[in-house]
Amino acid sequence: MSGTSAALKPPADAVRPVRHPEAPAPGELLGAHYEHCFGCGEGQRHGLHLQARAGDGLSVTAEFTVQAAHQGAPGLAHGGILTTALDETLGSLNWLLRVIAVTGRLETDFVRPVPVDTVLHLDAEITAVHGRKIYSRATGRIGGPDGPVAVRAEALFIEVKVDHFIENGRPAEIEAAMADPDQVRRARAFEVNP
Ligand SMILES: CCCCCCCCCC(=O)SCCNC(=O)CCNC(=O)[C@H](O)C(C)(C)COP(=O)(O)OP(=O)(O)OC[C@H]1O[C@@H](n2cnc3c(N)ncnc32)[C@H](O)[C@@H]1OP(=O)(O)O
Repeated sequence: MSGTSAALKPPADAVRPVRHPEAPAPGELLGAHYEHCFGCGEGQRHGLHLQARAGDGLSVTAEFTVQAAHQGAPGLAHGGILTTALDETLGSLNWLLRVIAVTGRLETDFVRPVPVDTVLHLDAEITAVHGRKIYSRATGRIGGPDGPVAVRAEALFIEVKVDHFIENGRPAEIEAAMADPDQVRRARAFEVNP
């Protein structure tokens, strides 16, 4: 069974956006946007360590391996973890538009159980933009990039200004990220998403 709510259907006057001319090239690894991000940060011991790669057009691909720390039922991935992997992959699409956006709504279909040690092959694409609203969808496959679908999602991201993070984030982390002597890391922490 599947189906998404009306909020995830682009309105009739939504447009298909254009890939930003300075977007990462197809095939390029995007790298972590923030070292403490649970989805992609290398500094999170039990994080997903998801690695997303720019695809053609308005798409990305990503992989993550389900670890024992990600279990819900014995030997199986927790559904919330799988949704996190989808959220992270969908969030990385914003590099292609080079806008800052946060997840407003995310709906997941869980189609097949995903065992520990499985590599989840994710792909995602932006489908439409309407004002600050960015519509997208993603699938996660097991057994290979063309394997059976285990999870799929549709999402609505909302474009925000960098102030969203500065005004809402805990001051300790905001100050630490702003004081990072690594200029690239400092910019990435705020450039796209939390
Ligand atoms: C390489 C980079 C990789 C990055 C990966 C990151 C992956 C992780 C991404 C995340 O998980 S982000 C963290 C989770 N999300 C949040 O914490 C967001 C919390 N929510 C908010 O801060 C605000 O609700 C939000 C900024 C989303 C919207 O508030 P605003 O006051 O800016 O928006 P506003 O209410 O003016 O709504 C703007 C439009 O969006 C629509 N909208 C907002 N929230 C919605 C919602 N939840 N569902 C449906 N529509 C929504 C709203 O109806 C409206 O539509 P219209 O323009 O047509 O009138």
